[in-house]
Amino acid sequence: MLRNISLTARSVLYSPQTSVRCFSSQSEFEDAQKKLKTLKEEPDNDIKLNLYALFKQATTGDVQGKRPGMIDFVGRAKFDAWNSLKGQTQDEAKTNYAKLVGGLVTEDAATAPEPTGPSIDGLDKVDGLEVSREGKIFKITLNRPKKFNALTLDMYKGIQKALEVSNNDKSTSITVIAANGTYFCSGNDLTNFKAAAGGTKEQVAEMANSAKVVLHDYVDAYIKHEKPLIALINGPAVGIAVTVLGMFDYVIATDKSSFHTPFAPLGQSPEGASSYTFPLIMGSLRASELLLVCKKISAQTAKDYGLVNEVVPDNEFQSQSQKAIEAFSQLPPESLRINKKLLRSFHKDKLLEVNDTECDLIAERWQSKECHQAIAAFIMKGAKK
Ligand SMILES: CCCCCC/C=C/C(=O)SCCNC(=O)CCNC(=O)[C@H](O)C(C)(C)COP(=O)(O)OP(=O)(O)OC[C@H]1O[C@@H](n2cnc3c(N)ncnc32)[C@H](O)[C@@H]1OP(=O)(O)O
Repeated sequence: MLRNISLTARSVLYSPQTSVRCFSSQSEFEDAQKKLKTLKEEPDNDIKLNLYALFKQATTGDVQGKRPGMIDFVGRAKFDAWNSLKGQTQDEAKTNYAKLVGGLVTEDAATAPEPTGPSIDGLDKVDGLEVSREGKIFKITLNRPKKFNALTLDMYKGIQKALEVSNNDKSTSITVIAANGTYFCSGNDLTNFKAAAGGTKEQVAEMANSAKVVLHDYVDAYIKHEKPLIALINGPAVGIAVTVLGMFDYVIATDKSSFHTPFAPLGQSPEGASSYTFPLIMGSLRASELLLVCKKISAQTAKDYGLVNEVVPDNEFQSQSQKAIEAFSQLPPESLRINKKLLRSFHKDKLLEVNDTECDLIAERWQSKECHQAIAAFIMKGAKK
């Protein structure tokens, strides 16, 4: 709330006989009404009351009629504020209104919170990612459309860093993850492990252990994220792009999207804390449908299972999802953080423990024959094109 507006502007509020410089006019009064709508923060109540009184004095002149009764607190306060300007001409009131709004606009610009925390510039250098601030929205966009936004090791690290930067960024109130192209994300880039395929046992173990650290820290960043985390699913989502959704606070999906976690065919195991969040969200049988027998589900089924909040027709997805995130970003930031912390606090320690367990297991799976055969088959498929 704007409380400490400039002394000049405040002086206007309490002295109806304020001497008026002849700079006010109807157009300045109208211009001030437009500027008032641009304030990033709402003025506090006593300023709003004075704006009301000046507006009425400017447009109607001295207050008429009876003072409202005791129980009509608001009506009485408005009457008294207007009455306090009795004797001020309409022109003077227009000038004082414009002066007050001018003070608010100056104050608003000066108090716009600066982004805090590390700059996002370095993050912009990560191939496959775009990181931006759009008003109060901290946006992470997967931008590797030719490879269906499959996640490289750098992208994992870049998203983790972006989540951490957003946590410390006071100029934004929500974090959004979106994607360019026809896919939301095809999951782990299976060529991440290409180097290890056919390597010695030690080389494979070394690859598995370094990948485990990347995965662990990536998922940790979601568990520890303090702002509302929103996913805009513009197309099919595979693997880890699906499993981490259990840690999002709102998910909007186009009706062209699908959700697939092919862990068994890949000789791998569930991650993203999904072995805990999915049974919690959708029940054990539905969780098994996705994570055990690896059924691909539609956007509507994902919504029925509690993984998606809204399914939107594809041709309306961009506009509707943008409208939704802009609305969310205008909610009071402190309340958003406090209420998200409450909602997630009861599971946080468990999620951290689950992430440890899942990462230990998947690191073993990456060294299994089943996994190597699956990855080799995928790479061979690409080679035959
Ligand atoms: C640090 C490690 C952390 C690991 C975390 C654990 C995460 C686990 C997972 O995410 S498991 C899931 C992994 N993802 C997949 O198994 C999907 C693999 N992709 C496919 O099966 C298919 O591409 C498809 C079904 C998604 C789409 O098939 P199709 O429509 O036939 O398209 P293409 O296969 O031709 O793909 C187009 C283009 O994109 C490349 N690509 C797609 N997905 C991936 C991928 N996951 N990894 C690498 N590359 C991918 C594909 O090779 C094609 O590229 P090209 O045109 O050949 O250059």
